Amino acid sequence: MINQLNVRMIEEFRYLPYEIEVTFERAHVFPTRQKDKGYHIGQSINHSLTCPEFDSFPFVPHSLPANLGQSSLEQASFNCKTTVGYRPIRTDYHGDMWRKTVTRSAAVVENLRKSRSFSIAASTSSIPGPCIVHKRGADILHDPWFNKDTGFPLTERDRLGLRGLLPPRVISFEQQYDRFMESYRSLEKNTEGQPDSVVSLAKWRILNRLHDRNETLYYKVLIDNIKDFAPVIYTPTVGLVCQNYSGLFRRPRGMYFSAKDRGEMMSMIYNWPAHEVDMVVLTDGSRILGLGDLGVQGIGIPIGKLDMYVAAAGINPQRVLPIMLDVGTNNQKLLEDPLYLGLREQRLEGEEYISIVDELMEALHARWPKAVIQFEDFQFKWAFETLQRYRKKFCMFNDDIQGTAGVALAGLLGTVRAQSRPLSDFVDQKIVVVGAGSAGLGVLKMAYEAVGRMSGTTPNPQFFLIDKDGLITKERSGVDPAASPFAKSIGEVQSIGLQEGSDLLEVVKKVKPHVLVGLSGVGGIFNEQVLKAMRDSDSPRPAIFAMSNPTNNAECTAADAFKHAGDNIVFGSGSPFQNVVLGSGKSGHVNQANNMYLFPGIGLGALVSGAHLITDGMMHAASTCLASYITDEEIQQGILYPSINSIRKITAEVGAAVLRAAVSEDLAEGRGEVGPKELAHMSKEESVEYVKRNMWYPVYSPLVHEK
Ligand SMILES: NC(=O)C1=CN([C@@H]2O[C@H](COP(=O)(O)OP(=O)(O)OC[C@H]3O[C@@H](n4cnc5c(N)ncnc54)[C@H](O)[C@@H]3O)[C@@H](O)[C@H]2O)C=CC1
Ligand SMILES: CC(=O)C(=O)O
Ligand SMILES: [Mg+2]
Repeated sequence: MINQLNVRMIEEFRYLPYEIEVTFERAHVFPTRQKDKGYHIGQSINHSLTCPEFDSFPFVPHSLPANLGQSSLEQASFNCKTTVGYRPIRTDYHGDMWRKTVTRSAAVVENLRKSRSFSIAASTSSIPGPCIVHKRGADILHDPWFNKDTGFPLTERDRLGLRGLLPPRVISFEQQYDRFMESYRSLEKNTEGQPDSVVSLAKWRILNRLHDRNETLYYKVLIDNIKDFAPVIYTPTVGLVCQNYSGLFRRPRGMYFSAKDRGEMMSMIYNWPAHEVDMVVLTDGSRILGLGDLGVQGIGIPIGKLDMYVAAAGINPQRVLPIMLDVGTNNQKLLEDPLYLGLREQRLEGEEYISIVDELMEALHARWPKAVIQFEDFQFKWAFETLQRYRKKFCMFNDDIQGTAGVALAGLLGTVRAQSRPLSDFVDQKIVVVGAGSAGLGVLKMAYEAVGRMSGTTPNPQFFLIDKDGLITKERSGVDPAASPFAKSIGEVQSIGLQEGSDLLEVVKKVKPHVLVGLSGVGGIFNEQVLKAMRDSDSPRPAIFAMSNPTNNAECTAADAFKHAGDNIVFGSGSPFQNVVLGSGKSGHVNQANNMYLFPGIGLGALVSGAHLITDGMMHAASTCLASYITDEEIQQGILYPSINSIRKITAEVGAAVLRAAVSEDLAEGRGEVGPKELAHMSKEESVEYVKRNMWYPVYSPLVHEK
């Protein structure tokens, strides 16, 4: 389906007039939901931004089909043309600004409104609108949301009081981009041969400095170089950054709530400068990757996750909010560190802890009731409890439990295909999960549900769960309620020569699993013996997922997995590894089995659907969408997930799948001018287009000052 808005400025003069033609090609036409609200063309009308420096002008649509808007959903092509004459005394109002102005024209809307009862959704995603800024002069240069550095056009410098505050030459966005990439490449060259941690931190610093100075340029370089930069702003380097956060700290980012703020959060939340927030990532720093309790230093994780939201899901960076809830730390080293920036006291527990999380959630909901809240890196005992407590009340999810599960399930289904077996054979797969924490249990729960759906009976799959005390059976006392559904009966394990607490090697030898999944946080636990035992797997294509992060905590390296378990394995890891050159000269493909393939789409889908809850059905839709993304040919090469280079495309598909699931569960309340009816009428392709239209892309918008 073509759903396009073409705006062409026919002639541009320094003064008057302008002739502008707008062509809607097979635009989608919906009956208007709220008749008194007028009509919109594309998303842009949605924003109630007004540009004080423009007057509205007559804009007459012609060639409108006579019967437009009569049925529920139609396509139409028509043109609008006008000659505009007014005072364009600034010459920097070039194409993009005009286009946006045209689409926002009140007169267009008014003309359409008079003629018929409909609204028109047209693709306007590539059209940057003017951005209202409430500050002037040096304040703008110091605000990374608006700063363009040397990229401010001269007339904008005039309007915003920037003249004289910048060197006179105007540098284009492209030149700024090239300049940054050149510095980055020289840094790579200059740090060659230095220890990995030094190089990684140097890379992080240069990116972080840009992030702090000019967000538009930062996200442009991030999006265009996501494969190279994701390992710097996300795992593994983000782990190193969190470990060294107190020393690296220069400027705050996000919000910090602490146990000292009890009773104040409802007012504190209004200290955040943005009026709108779409995505919140919240941590209490208690289990940062596989690095344990890092207290306030864990703020790096919400920042990194939200960078991925901007890069992959096109969430507007002015509408994201990383939050650290500092309730103390049990990390003795940090407590004794005089430079530690968090509360130097033991973690709150029990009722005291939960009441403070309650208070923060209420405050967030009060100010931004439509925001999606992602819980990240909470220790096991609070991860499940907070998920249960809030998921029926707020639009939230736990990424470690649910996001990871979706990605892992997509990978597990891929491994069935890699064995050239039908997906329904998933019910017979033998899977050993090492790590019975938030992530491991989340994966098992989703895998059980998938088996249940496939077999149509109460599932009793061949899944085995191991924690630090070995194989978990029903004989074990004090098993956490979240783990007990996955504890094997003692009879069942004895029948294959195992017992309560059997160790990993023994389990692998006796079970001969099709898949070995590591979510233990223990680096190297898949040692040579364990990997060699996987050679006797019952699968022709054994799969090994060393999903723990960061790299040092991975259960094994990619090279070791291929070396010891064999060239025919399928391999995935939470943090990136290079593909492995095999003895045959072929390449052993390394999949990045990381929840980054899903959480951006889950958040985006929930947001644009206007759902007020995130259900298991929406999670399942996300996972299924990811699983179906890969072709049989790719699967045969051991590829289970798409390249990170196409993460924006994947996220749009995942977001749309989540949206459609929300619609089918009657949860989609719509967003802005696009209501539940419009959402319900969308085809699969239209839902993907709609999600894409809602994605932000980094371009310099013309800045318009408003007091
Ligand atoms: N790749 C991805 O997308 C994701 C990876 N993870 C990673 O998974 C790891 C675990 O995360 P959570 O489940 O949240 O942690 P958790 O602390 O809730 O659970 C860790 C589990 O590992 C078990 N364990 C510890 N030592 C063990 C040993 N020697 N042998 C067997 N089991 C052992 C513990 O008993 C516990 O059940 C972390 O490293 C994290 O980075 C988590 C979420 C997503
Ligand atoms: C990837 C992630 O969420 C974790 O390792 O915790
Ligand atoms: Mg996590």
